[in-house]
Amino acid sequence: MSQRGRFITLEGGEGVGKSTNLALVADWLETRGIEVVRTREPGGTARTEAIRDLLLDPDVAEPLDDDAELLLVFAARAQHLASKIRPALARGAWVVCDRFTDATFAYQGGGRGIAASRISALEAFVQQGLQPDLTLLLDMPMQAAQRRLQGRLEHNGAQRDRFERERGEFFEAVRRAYLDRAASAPERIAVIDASADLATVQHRLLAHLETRVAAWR
Ligand SMILES: Nc1ncnc2c1ncn2[C@@H]1O[C@H](COP(=O)(O)OP(=O)(O)OP(=O)(O)O)[C@@H](O)[C@H]1O
Ligand SMILES: Cc1cn([C@H]2C[C@H](O)[C@@H](COP(=O)(O)O)O2)c(=O)[nH]c1=O
Repeated sequence: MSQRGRFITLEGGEGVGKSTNLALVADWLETRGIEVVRTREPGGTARTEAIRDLLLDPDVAEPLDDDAELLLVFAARAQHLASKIRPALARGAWVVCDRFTDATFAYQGGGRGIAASRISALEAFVQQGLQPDLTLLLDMPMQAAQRRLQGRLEHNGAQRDRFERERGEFFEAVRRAYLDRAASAPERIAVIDASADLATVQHRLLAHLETRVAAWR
């Protein structure tokens, strides 16, 4: 095992099952004696959760400028890396994160139409070469994912956040951008068909994880 911990991210559109499967991945690693830090973006620390609230709040009348949104995402990421992710990796813990920079390429790039070159410039500035070791991209048709999301919102009695209120074309563009990104980095990003029942999805996901972890040991 290398001295530095491993960095695993879960990605995908709204409602595909990232949070549900993050618990599975983290539990699976912990049963193998690995220290796991569970986190999410935007968020993960006290300060970055405050930025998350700013990004997700649907009730502020003033529209959020697309560039301001992009910069807030990366401001949160810089803080998250400095105060949580890098220290965890340095002490040998494994970090399992619900969304990271692939989400920026998908939402701000695909969804909002910001040029990938501008996102890449911020990625290089903020991450200084740090990339996830493995990204599990949960992929499924947008409308079926929306039904899952709606079911969860009704179950929790929750309101849609600022992103969840976007139109269908936005989410289709997010999905395409994720799949394009996966095609450009197949050694890092594993695409998991998330449209099946939970047991089947979890079986697929653990199969990928097991293969990758075995290769790292
Ligand atoms: N394979 C599955 N089959 C059916 N329902 C599922 C499956 N995976 C997750 N769910 C359910 O779908 C809903 C959304 O799952 P979850 O909250 O994990 O998605 P998410 O990708 O984290 O969503 P968000 O993008 O909003 O954070 C939850 O109610 C969850 O129980
Ligand atoms: C990291 C990141 C996230 N977003 C968006 C995507 C989601 O709509 C929300 C986060 O909420 P969720 O509970 O994870 O669904 O933030 C984004 O637009 N850009 C990013 O880089």
